[in-house]
Amino acid sequence: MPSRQPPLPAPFSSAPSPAAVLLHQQHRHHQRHLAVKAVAATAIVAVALVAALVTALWWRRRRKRAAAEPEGTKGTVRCLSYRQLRRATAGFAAGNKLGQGGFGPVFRGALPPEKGRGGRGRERPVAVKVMDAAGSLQGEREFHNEIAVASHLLSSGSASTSEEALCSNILLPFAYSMPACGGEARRPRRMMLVYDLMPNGSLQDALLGAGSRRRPDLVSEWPRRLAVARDVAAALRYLHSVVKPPVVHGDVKPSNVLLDADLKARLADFGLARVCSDPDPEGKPVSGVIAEGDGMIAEGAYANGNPNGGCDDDVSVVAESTVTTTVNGEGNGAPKSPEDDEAFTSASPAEAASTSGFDRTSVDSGTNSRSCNGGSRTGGATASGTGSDWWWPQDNGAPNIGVKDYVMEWIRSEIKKERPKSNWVAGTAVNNPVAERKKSKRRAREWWREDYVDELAKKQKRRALAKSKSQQVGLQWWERDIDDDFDEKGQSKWNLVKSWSRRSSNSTSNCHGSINWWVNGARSSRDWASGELVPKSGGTVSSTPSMRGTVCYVAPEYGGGGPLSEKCDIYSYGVLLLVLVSGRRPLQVMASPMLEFEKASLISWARHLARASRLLDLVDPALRDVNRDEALLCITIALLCIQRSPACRPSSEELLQMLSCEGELPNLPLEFSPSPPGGFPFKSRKKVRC
Ligand SMILES: Nc1ncnc2c1ncn2[C@@H]1O[C@H](COP(=O)(O)OP(=O)(O)OP(=O)(O)O)[C@@H](O)[C@H]1O
Repeated sequence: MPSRQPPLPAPFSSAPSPAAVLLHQQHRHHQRHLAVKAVAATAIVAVALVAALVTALWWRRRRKRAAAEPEGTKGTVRCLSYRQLRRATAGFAAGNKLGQGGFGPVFRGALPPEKGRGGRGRERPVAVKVMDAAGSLQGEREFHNEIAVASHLLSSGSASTSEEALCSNILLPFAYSMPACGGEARRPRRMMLVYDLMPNGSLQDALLGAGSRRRPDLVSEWPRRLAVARDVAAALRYLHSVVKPPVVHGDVKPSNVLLDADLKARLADFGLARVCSDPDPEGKPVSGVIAEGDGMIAEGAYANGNPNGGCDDDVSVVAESTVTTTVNGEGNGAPKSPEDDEAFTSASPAEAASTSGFDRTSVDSGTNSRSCNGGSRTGGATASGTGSDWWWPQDNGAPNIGVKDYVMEWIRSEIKKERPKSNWVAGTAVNNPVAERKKSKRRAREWWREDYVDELAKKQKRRALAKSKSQQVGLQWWERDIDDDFDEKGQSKWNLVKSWSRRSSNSTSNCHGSINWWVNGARSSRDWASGELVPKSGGTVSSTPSMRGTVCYVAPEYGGGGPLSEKCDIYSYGVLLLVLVSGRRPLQVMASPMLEFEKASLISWARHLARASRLLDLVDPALRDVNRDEALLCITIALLCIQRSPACRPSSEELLQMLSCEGELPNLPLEFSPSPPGGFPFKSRKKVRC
């Protein structure tokens, strides 16, 4: 059978149908359209990416530039994460601890070089201050305040090159860390401030510290100390006169002066600083009234000395409502100094007026009318007399002799009471009670008692009151002195000090614990809110600041509840200058409080020496080749600064001018003038040879 062939497929037609062509064209058109769209989208995305990249690069560069900006130029304080700082300080290693402040430890560290420099940049040595703010409201406030003030200072950097140079005497935090930084909101509330590392530590340690912390060149070389004095004055001048609005530091003291590698001093720690309000455009004084109970505050005095209308609490984070005054552990330790006790201090004209019925307003207006700063020593002398006894005749109707005898008796009884029953001050045993009694009688006739017996009489009532109170609550003798020195306003603040001291002494094995603490310089401070004793590093003495500065350095008017002004900084600077010249703490008893008591308070001792024309006795014996003129100049300036009346204190500009030996030698303030006038070593108004 023949096989059947399958039928051949029909051949394709060569001409596509019109419908197929149309379909094909539509398809191609659609594809082209899609391609165009894709290209456009890609271009847009690419442009966006490039733009984002450029923006990111620009932002990064800007941030880097801001970080690298020197202090005093425009910029802000950076925020760093906890992790960054932990890495920088090797996990806050104990070996990196630089010191201990009132609110936490300070660690040495190094921040890695800035990226973008090819890794060739060097590490930045830093000091990280860890604010242990948990539970410490004051610490937290100071933390925020310091950042706010630093930002203000950084953003108001001056345009002038020479002005910027002055700012190099200020040390501001260039970065901070808090829970919000680096998204670490769940971490405990660690707050840190980051500063450039100052290799020579604080002036307190370098001059008065122990062991390796001491800087032998600073201890023995006068020019170094003078340079430090000038540096701090330059810092104050910058804060008070260059920055607009001005800034009051509020806590000038040696532990807040840090020394760089060249021993150049930089004023640091702006936790208590305030930004001042603008000055009165017409420069008018607020009033001529002197507030009673405010120490020596004369509001009208601002016409002379303080052109600014006080400080703006709104700008500062510091809250006035929580004002407390705490003990300074800065070596001076701090219970009330004999100096601060008016029984031991010289009475300024207005003080004397206040205690003797003399009209305070008229005294102060007299002060204003004469030249306060280095003005004539004869001005006002007719009213007040000279020397230590000038105020006796003003005591209206007081039975001087009787009062004097009474007070002498009282002093003797106090001395008897204070005489230690055991060897409570290291190395001083009371061997012979009869000899001791004779000694104390002799001492009772000494100048510092003679000078102030009347003042003591005026206060005797208050003392008796304080004494009975203290017997009730078991206060130490020096705590009663604290009571005496403060008016009702101030007294409430000192209650904190007392309560601390009581708790502190309770925690020691004997009742003299707190006295030893004072004599030796405080070795611990307390976190006021947490009530914890904070051990100090290496046995060095730190300080516990309060919302009103540090005991011995704080201006009397501010410590007593008055306003903070530039003149408060000037007062503190005066104390710092005395410390620099004398190489000792403002409150320090060398051997026994009974033997060296009149020297215990540096300020009181300086005032006495001024009246006795023996200013050079103040100069630190450890200093070699002291320039006498310069030393006298410094002491005189210090005495000008610590005048009771803020208006009479020099401005920071004048300070710098005097310290740079420009212009005429300043005269001693009237209240410290020796008797008879002319006994002061400066015989003529010649220029200092620096
Ligand atoms: N930038 C720094 N460089 C080097 N050391 C520093 C620096 N900042 C602080 N220190 C050291 O840390 C110590 C403690 O400083 P901090 O400012 O916390 O406390 P203080 O000034 O002693 O006391 P307070 O401020 O509580 O009154 C200082 O005495 C100093 O030795």
